[in-house]
Amino acid sequence: MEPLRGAESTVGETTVVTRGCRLGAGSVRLVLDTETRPRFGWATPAESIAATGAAATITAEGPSRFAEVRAAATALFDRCETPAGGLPSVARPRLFGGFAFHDGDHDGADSPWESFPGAAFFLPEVQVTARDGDRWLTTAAAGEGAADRAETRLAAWKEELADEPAVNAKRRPGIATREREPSQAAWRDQVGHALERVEQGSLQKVVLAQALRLGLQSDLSVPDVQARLAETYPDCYRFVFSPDDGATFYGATPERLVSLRGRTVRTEALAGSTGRGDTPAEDEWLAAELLDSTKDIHEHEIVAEAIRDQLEPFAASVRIGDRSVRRLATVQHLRTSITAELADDEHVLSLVEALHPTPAVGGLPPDEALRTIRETEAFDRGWYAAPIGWVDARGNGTFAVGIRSAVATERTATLFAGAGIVADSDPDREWDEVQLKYRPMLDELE
Ligand SMILES: C=C(O[C@H]1C=CC=C(C(=O)O)[C@@H]1O)C(=O)O
Repeated sequence: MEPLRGAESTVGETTVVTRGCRLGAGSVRLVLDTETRPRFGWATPAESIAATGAAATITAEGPSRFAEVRAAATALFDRCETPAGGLPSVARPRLFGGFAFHDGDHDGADSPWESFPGAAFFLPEVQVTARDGDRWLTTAAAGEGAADRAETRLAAWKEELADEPAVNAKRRPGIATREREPSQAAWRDQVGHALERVEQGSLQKVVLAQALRLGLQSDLSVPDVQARLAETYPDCYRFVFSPDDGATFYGATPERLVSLRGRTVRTEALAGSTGRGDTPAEDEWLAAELLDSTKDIHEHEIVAEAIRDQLEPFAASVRIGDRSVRRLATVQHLRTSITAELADDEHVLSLVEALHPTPAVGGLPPDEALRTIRETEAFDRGWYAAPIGWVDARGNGTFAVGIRSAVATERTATLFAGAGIVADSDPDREWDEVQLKYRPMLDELE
C-alpha cells in the first residue's frame, strides 16, 4: 500500500482494521523468521514481540521527523478500527520503528544505511506478543476488504503458530575480514581534537564513535543472534528492524531512552564505564573504583542533569534515583534511574524528540557536540545510538537507545560503539572501552 508519509500523509483516506486473539504459551520466533518485510523484533524481560508486513507505513526526514511521525501516528490510530469489545492492552496494535541519529544526511563512504530513512515506522500486518506465559496474535489490514483480510490473516497465522519448529541457534557465521574506522592512531588524533575543544571551553563532553566493518564467512541469521543474546543479555532491550529487503539493524542495548505509561515517564542516565573482573572480588573492586572516579562521575552527571533539564518543562515532578553500577556481560556502567510525572497528557514521541540525543550518545552543549561528531566521524551513524521502539494509540510507548548494535546483510556486518570524551579522558583507555562495547555484537559473529 501507499506509504503514509509524515508530511504528505495519505492517512486520512485509509481505514485500518485490526483483529486479535489469544494463542497460549510459545515463542515469537516464527514471525521473526518470515521473509516478509518490514520486520521488527523487540524483547525485554517483560515481553517479546515480533511483527511483520506493513498494513501502513510512516516515513519522515530531517529535524521535523519526530513531529511528523507523531502527527501521522495519531491520524493513523484515529482511523484504526478495533474489534467490538476491544483488545486487551497486550494485544493492541502498535507502530514499530525508529529514527536516524542525525537530523540531516550524513553519508559516509559506503554507508550500510541505504534502506533506513530519517524515520520509519509501520503498523504490522501480523504482530505476536508474548507476555506472562501467554501469546497474543494481532493482525491488521488497510483499505478495501480490510476486515476480511485481517480475519483471514488471523486464521492463517493462528494455524501457523500452533506448531513451533525446533530451532538450533548455535551456529555463528564466522568473520572473514575486519576493517576498523578509525585506526587507533587516527582515534588518538580525534580524541586529541575533541579534548582541545574541551580545554578551550566550547565543549564539555562529546561521545565519539567507531565503526567495525566485517565480512562474514557464512550467512548471518539475525533471529539466531537474537536467540543467543536472550541468554547473554536478558536484561537488555533486544531489537531487530529490517525496513525492506536490504540491511537489518539489530542490537542488545542496556539503555532506555524513555518509556511512557499514562503520565508516568521512566528514563535513565547511563554513562561512565569500566570492564568486568575475572573474579567476583575483582568485579566489586572495579565497580567501587567506577563509583569513585571523578572523571566518570563528571561524564555521568552531565547526562543525568541534561535529562532532568529536558524533562522539567513537561513534568509536575522529576525524581532522580541514586547512582549505582549496572553490570553487563563485558562492561559495567554508572546508572541513575530517572522518573517523572507529567503535568499534562503527552505523546511519547514528544519526549523522544526532547531527549534525543542525550549526552550519553551526543554531548554537551548539544549543538557543539553534534558538530564535533559530524566533523570527526568519517562514517554514517545511521540509526546507531538513535531511538528505536514502539508507540500505541494512546501515545504510550517505549524507546531504547540503539547502542551495542550492528547493521547487517547476509554476509556483512557493521558494528558501532562509542565513548564519552570529557576533560581527563585518555585516548587509549577510551579505545579499550570501545573494544569492550563491541563485544556483545562481535561475540555472536565469531
Ligand atoms: C555510546 C555508547 O555507550 C554509552 C552508554 C553507556 C556508557 C557510555 C560511556 O561510558 O561512554 C556511553 O555514554 C556505546 O555503547 O556505543
